[in-house]
Amino acid sequence: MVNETIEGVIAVDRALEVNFGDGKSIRFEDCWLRDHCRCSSCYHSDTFQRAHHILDIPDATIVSFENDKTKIEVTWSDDHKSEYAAEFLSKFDFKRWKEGRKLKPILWQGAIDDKIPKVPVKEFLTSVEGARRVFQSLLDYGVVLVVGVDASLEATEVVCKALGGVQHTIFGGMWQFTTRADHADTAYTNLPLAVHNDNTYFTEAAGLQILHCLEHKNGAGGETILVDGFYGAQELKKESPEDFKFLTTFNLEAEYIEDGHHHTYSAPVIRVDNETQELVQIRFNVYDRSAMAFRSSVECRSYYRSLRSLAKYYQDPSNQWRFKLKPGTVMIMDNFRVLHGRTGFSGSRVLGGSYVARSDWLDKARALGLIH
Ligand SMILES: C[N+](C)(C)CCCC[C@H](N)C(=O)O
Ligand SMILES: O=C(O)CCC(=O)C(=O)O
Ligand SMILES: [Fe+2]
Repeated sequence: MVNETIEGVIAVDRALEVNFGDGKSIRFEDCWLRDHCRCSSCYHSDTFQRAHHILDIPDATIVSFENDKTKIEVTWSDDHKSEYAAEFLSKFDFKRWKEGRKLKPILWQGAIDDKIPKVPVKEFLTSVEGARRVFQSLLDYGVVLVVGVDASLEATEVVCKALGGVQHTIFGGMWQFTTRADHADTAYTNLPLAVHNDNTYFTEAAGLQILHCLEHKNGAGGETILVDGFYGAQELKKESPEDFKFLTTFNLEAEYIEDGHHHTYSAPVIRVDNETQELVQIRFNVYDRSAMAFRSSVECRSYYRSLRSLAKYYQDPSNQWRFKLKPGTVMIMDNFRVLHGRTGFSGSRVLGGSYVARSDWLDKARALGLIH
């Protein structure tokens, strides 16, 4: 249990060093303290916004302070007075603050149907516990199934909205697709698609992709294939650090071209947080790669070697989870992490779904208290 009471405060240089009941000690610089004054002229507590421009924060010094177990009162050289609650200050222990902001994905390999919840749609839409189950699984595994949904685009839309709202793209908001070539893309055929992330050519790739098989008649095939992109990246880092390094630093260009449209975006295939080294985004799509020029033969050869190394993990059947999507089950996956594909198929297969922006689904997860 975190003990947030203040046991003692000492002035050190221009800072206050605060000792808390649980033994931790945090040092607060005077510029930070003045910036974080929560009085009504420094902070709009109704909108949670600062009331001062950073250039208007007075460069005042601490003249005196008083404290009890619950707060510190500071008097400044310009006569301003500030009060800091112990509970507020205790949040800024750097290690705990940083750690609390980390997403903690559980990496997986192969079939994980025993781990992924199948949340009844009513539970998801009407209860906090149902919503928590859905978002927790997205945070943990990057996949979740919502079941008992009517096999219609309208019913699917209700689910997409509850996940954070529909992200509009050139493919539309809610889309429905089959083998009719409504867009210049292989998804709109019956050809097999090896596992990939969508939207590698957008500056804002979709956060979630939602797929609902509305029907599959008079045919076979069309199995869904999922693989954990983070697992492959982690293995690559262990087994071929050079390839991992290349894919985290080289800007690979991807493109989407159809009549009246030309999207292109250049970024690393594996994005890591440069401070914490956490995996942030996988941007892997072998089909949507642009034709590129290289600065040297070494770079060109590294490109092929490292992409193939990573592709081997993703194509390895023992890393993949395969299943047949059925009407009624809405599959939701994290497009920043999980790769999806399908086997070729025959017959009439109709899929409905949408994208959801990452910012929007993380907002829902945060509002449910699942992340910082
Ligand atoms: C999902 N939906 C059928 C609308 C579009 C598919 C986009 C496919 C594109 N090659 C990509 O990977 O981004
Ligand atoms: O047909 C499928 O199951 C998925 C196709 C695909 O990759 C997509 O729509 O993004
Ligand atoms: Fe796709």
